[in-house]
Amino acid sequence: MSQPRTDLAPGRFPADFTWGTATAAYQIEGAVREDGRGVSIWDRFSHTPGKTHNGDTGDVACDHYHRWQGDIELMRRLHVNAYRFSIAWPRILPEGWGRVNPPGLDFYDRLVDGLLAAGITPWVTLYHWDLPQALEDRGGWPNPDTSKAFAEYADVVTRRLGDRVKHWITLNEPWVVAFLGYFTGEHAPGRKEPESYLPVVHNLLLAHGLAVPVIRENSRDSQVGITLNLTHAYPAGDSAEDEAAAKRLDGFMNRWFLDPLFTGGYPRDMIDVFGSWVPSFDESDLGVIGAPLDFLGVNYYSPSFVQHSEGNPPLHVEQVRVDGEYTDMGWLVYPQGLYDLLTRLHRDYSPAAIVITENGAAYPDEPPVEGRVHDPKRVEYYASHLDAAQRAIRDGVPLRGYFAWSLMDNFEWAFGYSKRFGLYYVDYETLERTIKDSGLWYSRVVAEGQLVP
Ligand SMILES: CO[C@H](O)c1c[n+]2c([nH]1)[C@H](O)[C@@H](O)[C@H](O)[C@H]2CO
Repeated sequence: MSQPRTDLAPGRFPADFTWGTATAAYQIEGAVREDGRGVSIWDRFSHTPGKTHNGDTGDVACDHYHRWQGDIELMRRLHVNAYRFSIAWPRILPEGWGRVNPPGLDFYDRLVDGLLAAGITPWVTLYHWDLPQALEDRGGWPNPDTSKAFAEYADVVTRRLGDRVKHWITLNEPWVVAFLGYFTGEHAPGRKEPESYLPVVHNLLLAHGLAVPVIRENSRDSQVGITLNLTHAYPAGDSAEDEAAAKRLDGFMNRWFLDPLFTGGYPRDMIDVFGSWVPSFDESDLGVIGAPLDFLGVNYYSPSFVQHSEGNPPLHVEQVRVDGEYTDMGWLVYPQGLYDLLTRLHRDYSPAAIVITENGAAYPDEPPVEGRVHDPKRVEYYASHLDAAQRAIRDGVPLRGYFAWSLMDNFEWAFGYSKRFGLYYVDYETLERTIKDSGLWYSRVVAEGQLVP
């Protein structure tokens, strides 16, 4: 059990803390038809009229595929000791399984070696939403064969990189993949099939569980985890009804994933709420899904304030917009939600370690003037959330690292290039990167290992 770190002065982080930035393949790489890369569901979705802001696509994005060496220099300027990035499954297995594409593996091999040479530890996310279209054409995540295909993909990647990459994240945010991709259709593949939501969640968690032993076999002595988007659900009022609504939202967003990963099964109360939507599956799946993990990756941006609703079956929950500051995504700035989430995870699930794999904010940054981009709100967002994270460490939470989202402005999925999260500003005409004030501030925090003014 992790002990309180009362030895840490306010604002100071452990000397061995992991400091990083995070990105994802489809959001930054571009080069979508280069070196044998196959088509992903996000290529198909973003090229479908009406699906993304302004019809934006990841065809070029930040052209990281060609600019990766310069981007490593951007990381060095931030003094980070880690970098979280994802591997594009379609670069490795263009049809999703079977035929391996050597140039795809070669790209990530060069990137990993470049990071290590720069003293930056690579943290690899195997799946950050860019499913090969060929697998979607065979049913996609509702098809349990996709879970097996993911394990094969994990095998190919970890055989090649497992000697040098020792930090692996199987999936990024299965809730987003399932709910936005197959329930609301806001994300690729854009399917609106509520009945597919829970089967997709199960197949994603099964894919994760099948991959864990494969990773451990091919990448000895590595740390393996999963990244979940988690929120902290607060009742908007003090009624018992609102308390119950918050518990149902917590079950929907958090416990439906945390319980099978850490306690051996889906939460009973939510099985009753979801009723006939709960898919049938082999009980043996739960043993696979519950494979022990070295860390839990947490993506936190904002909490949820909810109240009971007579509508919105089967959850009967509605979000309440409370007074406060909001980011350009319309997300409430509420750092206490990060503290409350971290201490709750430690109390209720006791993961061996927790890593904040994403935290950051979008604001409508102005283009650089005399080489500067002033983004005071983003500095304040990071400062207040890092303070909450440091308080959680002092109170005993085994928080081992923090990855700022994101290294640079990039393709923000259905929002296209209209939302900027980066520590570096990207001019999408010239692709020039310019460090923002938040990047300068973050580099000082990382260099000193403590919050700075
Ligand atoms: C509620 O926010 C989610 O946890 C979330 C936010 N974000 C994410 N997940 C994704 O992992 C990133 O690819 C996004 O670029 C990033 C910013 O939107």
